[in-house]
Amino acid sequence: MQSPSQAPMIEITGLSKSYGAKKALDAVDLTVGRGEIVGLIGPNGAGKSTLLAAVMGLLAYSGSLQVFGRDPFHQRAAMLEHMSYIADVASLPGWMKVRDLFIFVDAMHPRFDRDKAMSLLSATNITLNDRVDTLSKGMKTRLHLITILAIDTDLLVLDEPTIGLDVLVRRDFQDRLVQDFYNQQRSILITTHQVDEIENILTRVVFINQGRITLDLEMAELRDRFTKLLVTTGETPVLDGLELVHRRELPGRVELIFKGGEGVNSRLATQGEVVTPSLEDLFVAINTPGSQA
Ligand SMILES: Nc1ncnc2c1ncn2[C@@H]1O[C@H](COP(=O)(O)OP(=O)(O)OP(=O)(O)O)[C@@H](O)[C@H]1O
Repeated sequence: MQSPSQAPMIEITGLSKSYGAKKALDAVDLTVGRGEIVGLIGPNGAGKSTLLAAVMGLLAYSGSLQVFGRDPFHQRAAMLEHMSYIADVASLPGWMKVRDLFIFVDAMHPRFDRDKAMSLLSATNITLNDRVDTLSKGMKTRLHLITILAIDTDLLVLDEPTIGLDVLVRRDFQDRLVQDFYNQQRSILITTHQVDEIENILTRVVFINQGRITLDLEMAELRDRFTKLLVTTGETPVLDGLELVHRRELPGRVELIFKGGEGVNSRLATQGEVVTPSLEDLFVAINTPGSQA
């Protein structure tokens, strides 16, 4: 039997959720272990928020779902001691002063460390007397992140956390997540449409579309599973026996994505420029109707 520290933080089997005739989640299997930063990526309406809401115990579902070995729908309070959830980092109550915010979170969360929050705040130009609605979006993001980082949780669930923020603030948010929150004992489950930006901090990516998981991949495996070939328009590479997943015509060049890593890579090396596809390449390839992935 697994000890609690080895047990997966999230263990989902056959999870389904329907809204009337609409299947928002369709037999989803997903496990998130300790030390993972998992990106849940999918097009609009794919089921990402529904999945996170189920994980947070906010909706009833069919199938099996355990978070820290508990059923989140019926044991939400106990589960919340171990995790934090953020839907939008710029959504703090505007009328509160920073001081009141810390008092509020302290009262709400048993594992909020006010001294840690104060120490993190002192590294910014935000003061306890500032009202949240007088802060810029970037400062609000920073403040939100400080309140999260000061909560001693094991799992952070982020649903489109940096939507509407500029690239500098988004990058700062991601870097701080990795530097200040993440370690081998903690995990992050994050959804975002900014696939290219999140790529570098993920340890694993899970694609979801129409309520189903379409790809579940360790980031370290990406180069072994897919290869991208760039050729000049008009050239006709020899592709016999290769599994083409997606073809994209661009001005002056064609991009081709194939299944397979090292072997495919060496076969294609003479045909054009060979690279590992980005997550965004893969996302488009897999979610384009008619693709072979
Ligand atoms: N409360 C609801 N009532 C009815 N249908 C819903 C409800 N919530 C979600 N849905 C439907 O379930 C499907 C999945 O929605 P969900 O919000 O989980 O997608 P998403 O991947 O988070 O999308 P987005 O990237 O656009 O936020 C969609 O078809 C959506 O219309």
